[in-house]
Order: sequence, then structure tokens, then C-alpha cells
Amino acid sequence: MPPKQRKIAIMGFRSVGKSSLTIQYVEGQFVDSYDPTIENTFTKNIRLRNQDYTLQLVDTAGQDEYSIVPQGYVMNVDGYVLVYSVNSQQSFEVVQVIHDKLLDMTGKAQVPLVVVGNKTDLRMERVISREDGKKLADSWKAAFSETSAKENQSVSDIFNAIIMEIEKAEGNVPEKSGCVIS
Ligand SMILES: Nc1nc2c(ncn2[C@@H]2O[C@H](COP(=O)(O)OP(=O)(O)OP(=O)(O)O)[C@@H](O)[C@H]2O)c(=O)[nH]1
Repeated sequence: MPPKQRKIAIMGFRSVGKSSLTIQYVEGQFVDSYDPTIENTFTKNIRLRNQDYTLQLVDTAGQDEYSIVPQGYVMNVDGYVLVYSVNSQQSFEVVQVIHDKLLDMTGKAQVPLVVVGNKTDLRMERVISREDGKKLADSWKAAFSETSAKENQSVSDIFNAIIMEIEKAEGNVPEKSGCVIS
């Protein structure tokens, strides 16, 4: 079977680790310096459940409550990774704003989505509990994962999960088989 092409947008507030997660996944390294992203696209080929995929990962510029979601992130994007940082209440709120905008713009009740709480290694600085993140994802029927790009914790899980969420949305996976990471 030929590879399935999947375009995935990684979105969230500034500095939550969107680039770090993407680079950790694609290149297997963590860069400690902070360089704000305008937009970068990465490609990765993977095989999951006997199917080859070519992933196009769009690492987007950091958004805030007032940013306009570009139309290009709605057209031709198959699934979304919405990232917040477990040490930032504002980033958790921004994920909710982006989610609402995506539904508005797509006109859909649900889009393939993984909610990600990054920077779990910052244990002392945590302000968003795992339960709160999971509850939010559940309310959207989305997959959920907590990650650390720095420690390479659960990073590939998010990309496996979004692929399965997209398959589910296309009716290729029985609802019950469950793609939520817990
Ligand atoms: N401790 C810790 N720091 C992280 C983690 N992920 C990213 N960072 C740091 O957080 C800062 C921002 O990371 P980026 O990956 O550039 O964040 P971004 O969301 O792409 O930022 P924008 O492009 O501005 O939207 C950098 O200094 C990273 O090194 C993590 O899992 N743990």
C-alpha cells in the first residue's frame, strides 16, 4: 500500500515547546535555546499498524488569545496537536481558545485532535494538573498526553495518537478501540 499523506498542525501559546516536540520527534534531539518560530514544516515517514505514513508537520508560530488562526491551518490540515505547558495557566487557556476557533472555522463539531501538556520535567513549577488536562481533552473527545520534549517523554506517542485520531475520523478505526493515552 502506498504511504498515506497526513498534514498535522502543531499549535499553542508562545514558548510551550511546539518546536522542541517536533524537533525531538523528527531529529531526536533537544535544543535548549529559544528561537521563536514563524513557521516550519518537517517531514517524517513512519509505519504504524502495518501502514506507511508520510507526515507533514507544520510547526506554527506561537498564538495568543487574540491571534487569528490562518485559513491555511484549516484547509488541508488533517489533524491538530494543541500544546500547552504544564507550568503556564495562560497556555492552557490559549489551547481552549484555539480549539474554539478551529471548530468555528471548520464548521465541524469535532476535529482530529491531541491535547498535549508539555514540560512535565518542570515538576516544581507545575500549575496544570494531569487531571485537568485529561478532563479538557475528554470533553472534546480528543486524545491526551503529557510530555517532556527535554527528557523525550511520550513525544512519539502524540504523533501516533494524532494519526489514529485521523483514522478514527475517517471511519477506519472502531470507536471503542480507544486512542487516548493515559
Ligand atoms: N524544561 C523544559 N523546557 C522545554 C521543554 N520543551 C521546550 N522547552 C524550552 O522552552 C523554550 C521554548 O521552546 P520552543 O520549542 O521554542 O517553544 P515554541 O512553542 O515552539 O515557541 P514559539 O515558536 O515561540 O511559539 C525553549 O527554551 C525550550 O528549550 C520541555 O519539555 N521541558
